[in-house]
Amino acid sequence: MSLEVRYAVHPEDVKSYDTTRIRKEFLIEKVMVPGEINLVYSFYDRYIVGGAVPTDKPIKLDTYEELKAEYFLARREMGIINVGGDAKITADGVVYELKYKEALYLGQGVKDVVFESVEASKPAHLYINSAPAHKAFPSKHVTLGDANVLQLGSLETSNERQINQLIVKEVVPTCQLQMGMTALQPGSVWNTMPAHTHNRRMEAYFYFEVPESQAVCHFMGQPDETRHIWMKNEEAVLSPSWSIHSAAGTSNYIFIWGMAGENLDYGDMDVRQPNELK
Ligand SMILES: O=C[C@H](O)[C@@H](O)CC(=O)C(=O)O
Ligand SMILES: [Zn+2]
Repeated sequence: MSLEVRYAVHPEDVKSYDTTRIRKEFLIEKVMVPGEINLVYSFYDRYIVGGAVPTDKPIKLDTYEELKAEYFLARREMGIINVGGDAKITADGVVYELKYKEALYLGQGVKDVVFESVEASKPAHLYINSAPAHKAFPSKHVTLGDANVLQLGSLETSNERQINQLIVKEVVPTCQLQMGMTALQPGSVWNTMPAHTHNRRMEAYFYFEVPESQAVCHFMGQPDETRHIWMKNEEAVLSPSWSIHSAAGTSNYIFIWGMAGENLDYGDMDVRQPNELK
């Protein structure tokens, strides 16, 4: 069980980071640990990223000293996407049953949150994102059927993928949180290519359904000064607002994106074509 605080860094400094340092600042390896809830509190937009894996007993979402709040969602909103076995999430007495790839938005002010797996032998893997919030919007269970769907890319450019916008303003009103899930078609390996930045929002990516012996090479950095981080299944990575966030896998895979900041405009992106990157 942990909440790890990560500082925000200057892009000029990142130019001199070696592999170990770049992984220490941006990669989040400890997300899904059986029986635990593990979170990273990032100073990029005070975004929290993590995971909960309830097994034979429920896990309560406690507050943390770092939040200086009576309960976790006192001044925050939360998005949860299940990438494991069936889950039961109880929020102030309301029970939400989350199947694989289903999402739950919890609004600011929800006091008691408890995570449970329906079957201990098939534990839920609950991917969690949370951002500061100052208004209570209603909590909502969101399925892929509710999603706003975009089909992007093509097999010829190895980036054919389906974007499922789950927690976006057209589906559920939020203060600043936006989340969704993008699935690569077989044979396609590139996500978010052409790449983009959005100085108005930070973002976090969580890769899953990456086959055991395969990996995802995630690209970050300013468009003229990129770096890479090799990632395994069920790992997350922070993307500062000045950074691209794009990856090529050694197979196809799925990932969850989540972001917060200045606006709720998904299309607010400064795009860089592949031949414009350095
Ligand atoms: O700001 C938006 C996010 O980076 C992702 O939604 C992009 C993405 O899923 C993709 O193009 O594959
Ligand atoms: Zn983005």
